[in-house]
Amino acid sequence: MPQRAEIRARADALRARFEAAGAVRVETSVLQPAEVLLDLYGEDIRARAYVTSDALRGEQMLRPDFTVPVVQMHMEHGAEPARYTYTGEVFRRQEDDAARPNEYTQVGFEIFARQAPADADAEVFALIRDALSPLDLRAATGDIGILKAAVQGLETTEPRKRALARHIWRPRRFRALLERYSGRAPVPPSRAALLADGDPLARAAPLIGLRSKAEVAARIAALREDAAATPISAVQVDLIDAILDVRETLPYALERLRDIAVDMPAITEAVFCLQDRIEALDKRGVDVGALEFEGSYGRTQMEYYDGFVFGFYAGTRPDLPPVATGGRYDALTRVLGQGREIPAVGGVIRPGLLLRLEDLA
Ligand SMILES: N[C@@H](Cc1c[nH]c[nH+]1)C(=O)O
Repeated sequence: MPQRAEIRARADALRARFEAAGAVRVETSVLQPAEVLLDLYGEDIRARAYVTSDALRGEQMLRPDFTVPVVQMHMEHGAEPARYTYTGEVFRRQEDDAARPNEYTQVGFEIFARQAPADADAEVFALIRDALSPLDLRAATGDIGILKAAVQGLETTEPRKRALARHIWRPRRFRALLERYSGRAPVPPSRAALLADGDPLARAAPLIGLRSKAEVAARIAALREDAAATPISAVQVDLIDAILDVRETLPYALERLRDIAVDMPAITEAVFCLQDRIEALDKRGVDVGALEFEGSYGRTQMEYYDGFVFGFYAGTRPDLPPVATGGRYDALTRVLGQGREIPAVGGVIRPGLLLRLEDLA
């Protein structure tokens, strides 16, 4: 196992590479306000963050990543366009695998720019790829923007679209909802009984929970409305599946997605973005003909991603976490921007893992 000093030295060297690409060094506090920020990461990180309380500042967490605090800092007082780099420890509780560290160093690079998003995607990817060579890592890419557009384009009610969009990051729940909304899976018996009862509140037990009677009634009304909705058609479910099943090198994936877009025009714009990104990657010397694209890639990562997503993996050690990951998070800047927003993309490298793999090589 590499020593801390060694990891720090490598982190500094990687950060210097990002500085050479025009990034400004930034620092963020280790303790971050959990109440405001934790939701932005999604359920996986929510379950894994170390949260503690402070009498004056409320709930605090050990930073689970840098992107959210860096976005917050940029939206408060950053000039445009901007590029940042940082290094330091992040903290994530491990529950299943004791071999995985709960504290590790990241070195990151983030670009905030209104112009040429495809080129910014390609620049981040190429910079990280170069920093990882000569290790022979497998790169995976995907595009959450295509999935989001596909869900948005479904012919169904807004609440159903919202529920599916929220569960893009929980593949099993997403699947179950899709089955239910398309009528392929039956309504659960308890739900059916509730809906069959003309006035379930009249016979309900005394209210002892946190919800008021009005809230419970509103929820029942929403469930009734949902039960009356027209099922999502089998054709549309098949199209979603076709997107999730894409697993090809980039040019073939693009071709496949273009075909799907003929029947699902809602993804057309997102597919054009992919095409622009492929061209930008090619211009930066990335061998796009060999680069994999997976329709469902990124669904177990940070929930703030809404476009390009990527990761680099040790092909011979699938048990190890990715050595680098990143993606585009335009909407996150809106959430933290108090009325302002700016397209943004970035990624991180784990220098500790990089050193470990170099030792093994
Ligand atoms: N912050 C992300 C990586 C990232 C940086 N920028 C964009 N994505 C992580 O820790 O996984």
